Amino acid sequence: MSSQAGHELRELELKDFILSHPSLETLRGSPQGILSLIDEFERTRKGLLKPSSHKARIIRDLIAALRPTVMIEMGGYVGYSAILFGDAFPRETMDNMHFFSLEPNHCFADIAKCLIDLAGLSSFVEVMAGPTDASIRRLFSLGLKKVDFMLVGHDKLAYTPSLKLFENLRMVSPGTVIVVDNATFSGNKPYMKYVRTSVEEKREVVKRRESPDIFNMSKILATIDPEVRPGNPNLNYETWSMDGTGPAWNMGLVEVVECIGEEETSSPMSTSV
Ligand SMILES: C[S@@+](CC[C@H](N)C(=O)[O-])C[C@H]1O[C@@H](n2cnc3c(N)ncnc32)[C@H](O)[C@@H]1O
Repeated sequence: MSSQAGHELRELELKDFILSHPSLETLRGSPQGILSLIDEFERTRKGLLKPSSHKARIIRDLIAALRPTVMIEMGGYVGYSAILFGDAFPRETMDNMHFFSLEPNHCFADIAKCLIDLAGLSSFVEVMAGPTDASIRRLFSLGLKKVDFMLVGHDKLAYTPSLKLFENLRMVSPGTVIVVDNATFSGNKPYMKYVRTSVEEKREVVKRRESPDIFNMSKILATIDPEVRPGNPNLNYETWSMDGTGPAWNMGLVEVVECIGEEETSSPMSTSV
């Protein structure tokens, strides 16, 4: 067995636990029922990564208030949060709404698909397995224009590159609201700094990188190191913190980032990065 498979043992055990649970048939099709089985596994067997109940309440309240048409979750893991937050959408409106859960680990993504299906949400919540950049580009090529609500809780080092890719593709634009998990953790500082930087300053950074660029180095570098992607420096964000502390593993603040406007530029932004 590979070392990666070793890391996935508890998640595979979770799947077996649920599929062989005596109450499964009565709970099939019930998001709360499947969540209760995952909670039971966590309580009686092994710990899993999931939002604290306090943090979950904040995010469910935001979904109810914002009523997003397109929601993306970065880092879906085994689907707990996708079931929890997918269930926050009114059933009668699900036909017109889309929830995408992006997960690079195929084993986790398969488990998430299975649990989301058991919860009766698979026609609404779509799990996208594989490298995150490829999933984002696929959504773009399928015609997804704008993300209304995004949950960011994946690899902290990928927060800024992922956001910049969304910006480049114009999928993050004025009106997009992003909830950032554990915003205060050290790895997230570059992200929080980026969304708090003024348009003027971001334009300067992009200009310094791109000019003079007779060898088109900025484009080449951006494909090698996504951190140097230009993003869309013309976007203005407003950020505020919500108290997300709780008893679970992921203590820390829930930071809400809202894209509040785009300043005009004389040269159009590229969508090729
Ligand atoms: C803390 S867990 C997410 C927990 C989940 N949102 C929940 O509450 O049920 C982080 C997940 O992000 C995934 N991940 C790691 N790097 C990623 C990336 N670059 N893009 C998207 N997901 C990533 C990991 O495989 C893991 O499943």
